[in-house]
Formats: sequence, structure tokens, C-alpha cells
Amino acid sequence: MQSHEPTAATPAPLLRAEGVSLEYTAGERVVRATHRVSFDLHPAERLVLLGPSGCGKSSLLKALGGFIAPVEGRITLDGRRITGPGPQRVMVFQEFDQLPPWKTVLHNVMFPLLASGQAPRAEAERRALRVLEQVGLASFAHAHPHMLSGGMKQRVAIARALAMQPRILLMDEPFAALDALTRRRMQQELLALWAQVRCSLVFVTHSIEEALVVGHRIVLLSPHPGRVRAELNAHAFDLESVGSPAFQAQAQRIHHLLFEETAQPEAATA
Ligand SMILES: Nc1ncnc2c1ncn2[C@@H]1O[C@H](COP(=O)(O)OP(=O)(O)OP(=O)(O)O)[C@@H](O)[C@H]1O
Repeated sequence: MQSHEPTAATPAPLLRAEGVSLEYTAGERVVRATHRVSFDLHPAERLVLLGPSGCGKSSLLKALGGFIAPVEGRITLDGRRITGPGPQRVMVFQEFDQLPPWKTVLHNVMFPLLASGQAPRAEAERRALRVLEQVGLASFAHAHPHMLSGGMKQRVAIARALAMQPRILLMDEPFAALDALTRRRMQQELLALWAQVRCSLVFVTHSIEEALVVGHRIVLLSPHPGRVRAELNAHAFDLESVGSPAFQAQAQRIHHLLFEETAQPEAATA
């Protein structure tokens, strides 16, 4: 197995997944979601987990969040094994209903700060208002989620996560349920926000284009159970380069890597 020892040229990663296998047990049945997956995440890096439906991307993200434990391998943060959720790792999901509907936008954003004891009320409110400003929703602080569009709800979910000042933001297809134009705008906003906060990001998607736009690095997973198929550098690409020959060539390469070994109908429809 490849050595992961840090050297002077490669500083120790913030988070490390080493040979991570994840399984679900339902009665007699055991479903293996990922098989011996390894990757590193460095400080201020944007890492994308890309792969077809069912390859275990969400499961990996939940494991990084500490919500499920590997049956094999380990996940470490600063060299220490993750044994449960923690305020340094926060998740943003795809679903628009991740915000309790009875709380205002402001109270939604303040809630994790208060519940985790990270900030007293006045400080939580100050921090919440600041991030709402950053995502352009300060004027909706006293609105309830049902009054917001899908994109606005996702902005609130991102604000709620960023208010925690996490070291690692875990995003599970956060824009997948949005229309194409809103999705593009949200990608742009996410990159602008990231430039301000520069936390590490693990972003799950099954869109090749989104992976190239959002990621510095892409971990490509094979179909069920997910194994690391390749790791690709995407530093060169951003929203400006979508459609350029280099972007298209890299997208083609990824497409080929994803589908070259998987002619089964199941994978072809993923
Ligand atoms: N709670 C669960 N109980 C049993 N099996 C599960 C559970 N959650 C996920 N699985 C199975 O684990 C595998 C990986 O699922 P996961 O949701 O992690 O994949 P994914 O790559 O995120 O898929 P998608 O892109 O469709 O969201 C799938 O076969 C799925 O059916």
C-alpha cells in the first residue's frame, strides 16, 4: 500500500480516509456501500467525491461527519480517529426541508451555535446575521423557510453551516434539486464564499461539470460498492472555463474513466 507519511513537501492532511469500507445491515442482508476507499483532504482544499448513483458518496460523507462508522479502515482528523460528529465538521444536504419550518431564517442559523454551546445568544445572533449578509439573505432574517425559493433555502443551509466556522464543510449534492441557472449561480456563490472563509470542503456530486468547477481535486468512485477509480487534479478549471477545449477534454476523460469498465445497463443509466 502507498505510504501516506507526510514529508516536508507534503504537509500532513487535515482529514484522512484509509481503506474505508462501509456497510449497512438490514436483517440478514449486508449491503457494502464502499470498499477500501482512501483519500486525503488538506486544509483549505476543495475535494469532490464523484461517481454514479449508489457508489457510496453519501455514505462516505456521513462517515466523514461521524454519523456512521467504517467496518474496515479508519478516518482521522488531525491524526485522531473520528468516533462521532463534531462541530468542526458540518453537513449541508440536498433536501430543501433540512430547515425546521417553524423557526425563522435567523433562528435556523443560530440554532446549531446555541445547541452546541459554541456561542451565547448575543454572539450567535451576531454571527448568524453576518453569514446571512454574506449569502445575501440579511433582509430575510425574520422570514420562515416556506417563504423562500429552493435556492434561498440552500443559501440558509449554507449560512447555518458556515456560522459554525467549521474546519470542514461537507456538502451532499446541495444544488442537485435546483434548476440549471440557479445551480450555476449557487456554484458561483459557493466559490466566492469559500474564498472568504477558506475552510476545507468535501462536495458530493454526480455531475462531471460541477465536479470540475467546484473541486481542486476529484476522487472518482466506481459503481457499487464504491472503490477509488482515480484521483484527478481540477485546479485549472472554474466557471469561466466551462466549455473550453481543456475543460471538455477533462470532462471526456472523466466520463471515459467512469463508464469504460461498466457496460452493464445499471451503470449506463446512473
Ligand atoms: N440506510 C441504508 N440502509 C441500507 N442500505 C443503504 C442505506 N443507505 C445507503 N444504502 C446503500 O448503500 C449504497 C450506497 O448508497 P449511497 O446513498 O451512499 O450512494 P450515493 O453514491 O450517494 O448514491 P446517490 O448518488 O444516488 O445519492 C447503495 O447501494 C444504497 O442502496
